[in-house]
Amino acid sequence: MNEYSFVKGHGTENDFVLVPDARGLHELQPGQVALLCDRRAGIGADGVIRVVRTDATDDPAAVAARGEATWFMDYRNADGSLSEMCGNGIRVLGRFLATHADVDARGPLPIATRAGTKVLTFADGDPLGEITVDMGAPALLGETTVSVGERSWPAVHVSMGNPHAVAFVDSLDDAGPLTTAPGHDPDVFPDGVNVELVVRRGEHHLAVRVHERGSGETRSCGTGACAVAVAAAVADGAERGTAYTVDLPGGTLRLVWTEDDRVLMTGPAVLVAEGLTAL
Ligand SMILES: N[C@@H](CCC[C@H](N)C(=O)O)C(=O)O
Repeated sequence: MNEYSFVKGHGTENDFVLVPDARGLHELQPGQVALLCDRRAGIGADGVIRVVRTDATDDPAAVAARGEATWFMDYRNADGSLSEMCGNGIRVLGRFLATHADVDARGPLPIATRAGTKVLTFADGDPLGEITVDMGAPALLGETTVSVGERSWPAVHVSMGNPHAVAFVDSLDDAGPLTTAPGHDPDVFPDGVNVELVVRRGEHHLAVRVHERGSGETRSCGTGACAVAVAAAVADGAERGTAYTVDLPGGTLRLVWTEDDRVLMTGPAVLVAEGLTAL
């Protein structure tokens, strides 16, 4: 058993265990991640973020980003599986770097991920301020179908570096408890998919439930909120630059799909605890 230091945080109640590992000494095994995320036997979280310098890991995404980003977000879902990207997690990681790692919040902060380098900006240059993430270009990949039990809905396949199926539904209660992964087309999503169920609350204002690949139903999903805003903007024929508000069970995110095809996501990030854990 080894002792690891950890920091616990959340973004709109999508919660994470951060494992600071600047020098790349703590490669995590899937079983260790699952234990950290276990809400009874471990610390409890929707995912784990190992915080490692790009020059201290041989992950190909980190290696490719050397020279443009100092830090790499090594993201794992609660079941130990890898994901390319986590929109809420990257804000929490940004908060950690600005408050615990001497990173200057007054300038843009590039962070390497498996879905490319994302750039964070802190409101007013305040290390405790709201964080905007340039999430890059979405990919709209066509129509598909998702189902829960006997119910099924048409959905839009959107990639934010990780896969999403966005379904507009009549009521967020229609799906009942999301205790298992919604049905989806394995040919379209061979590695699984994050599913967003969406209702409209007003003009450019949406409410969402999300079932995350590898984590189950969560209180929020940042990449999911981006996918939802993009699918809604297309359905609305909205001009680029239109601001969308997305309410999730754990809080609200603001999204803008820009003229130059980038999705900007703005929201909170909170660190709640830190300590030592044995694994
Ligand atoms: N909660 C995240 C997404 C985490 C990864 C996802 N479950 C996947 O497997 O792609 C977010 O805030 O984006």
